[in-house]
Amino acid sequence: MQKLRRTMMYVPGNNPGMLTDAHIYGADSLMFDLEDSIALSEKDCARLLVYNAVKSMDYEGMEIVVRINGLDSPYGRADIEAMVRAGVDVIRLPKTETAQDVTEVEKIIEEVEKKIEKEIGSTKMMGAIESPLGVINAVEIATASKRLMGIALGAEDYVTNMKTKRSPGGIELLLARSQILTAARAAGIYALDTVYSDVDNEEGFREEVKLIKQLGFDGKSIINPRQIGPVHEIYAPTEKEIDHAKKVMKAIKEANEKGAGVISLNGKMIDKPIVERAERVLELAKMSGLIKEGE
Ligand SMILES: CC(C)(COP(=O)(O)OP(=O)(O)OC[C@H]1O[C@@H](n2cnc3c(N)ncnc32)[C@H](O)[C@@H]1OP(=O)(O)O)[C@@H](O)C(=O)NCCC(=O)NCCSC(=O)C[C@@](O)(CC(=O)O)C(=O)O
Ligand SMILES: [Mg+2]
Repeated sequence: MQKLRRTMMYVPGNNPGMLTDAHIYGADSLMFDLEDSIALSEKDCARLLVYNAVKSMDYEGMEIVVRINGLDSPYGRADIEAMVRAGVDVIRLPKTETAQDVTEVEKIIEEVEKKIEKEIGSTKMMGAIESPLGVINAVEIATASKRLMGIALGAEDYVTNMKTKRSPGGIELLLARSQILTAARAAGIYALDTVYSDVDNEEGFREEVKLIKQLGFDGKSIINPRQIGPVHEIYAPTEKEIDHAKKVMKAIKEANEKGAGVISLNGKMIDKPIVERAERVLELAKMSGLIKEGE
């Protein structure tokens, strides 16, 4: 498994207080926002602030994502130029609807990488899908560029576009979540779920995290440090899952030594996909610091 991306925390780009200590909360990635959390009058200030924060702050190796304004806005191109120069890890494109949206941004990223002699391809991309057209085009978006490390659902805009609203169980998001997840898996990239806006409702948040984990998402865009703990806790394999995974690995190793590829463990069939799931549980447990290497 590559990097953990259970939590990608939005930080408004025009808030110096939040920018300076965002990394202390322990999210897997920080996402500085230049788009919808920034008023029009603050767009240039946010860009300059984030540029300087990324250039000068020590975020202790934490992955830095920046959500730029779209190229259909007067700010998009300047955002890309500044963020590539600043050296961000990932540029997140909002409201992505087509493969062309991705390739147009990629072209500008590449121009700037060439101009500053930065390794071509070193700036990764992410596409947030927030509309019906984007959901329908999820596969073409997910496969539009080698730079894409993931795609994400932006449900606040999506439900507005669908003329509905968010509900506790999220039935209105089932198609979008399934499409985005399936497209990301088909493309071999990360799938991140949408933000949960009711910051004080921890119980509702936990229910949503359990649902999206069960669906198969790698993690969630979040908007507040209080949301980090519940996600990391729910995504951490339980002792029982770790113990079972270890038993599966031991049993299949013994079976393979006897030339068998499928066995039963406590009456349940164990073969390749189940072994792969056990390996992923142990990998996640290791990356979450729950077990040591080789345990
Ligand atoms: C919601 C609230 C105002 C609550 O503030 P509160 O002050 O009540 O929070 P408290 O918990 O009391 O703060 C305790 C301490 O944490 C600090 N602290 C709080 N939040 C922090 C943070 N994010 N980063 C670092 N630090 C933080 C705070 O400064 C304080 O520090 P200190 O004073 O030193 O103790 C605040 O969280 C916040 O602004 N969140 C970000 C909102 C945002 O970015 N929205 C845009 C992205 S979504 C979107 O656009 C929709 C989307 O596009 C999504 C998609 O596409 O993905 C779609 O369509 O769905
Ligand atoms: Mg949005």
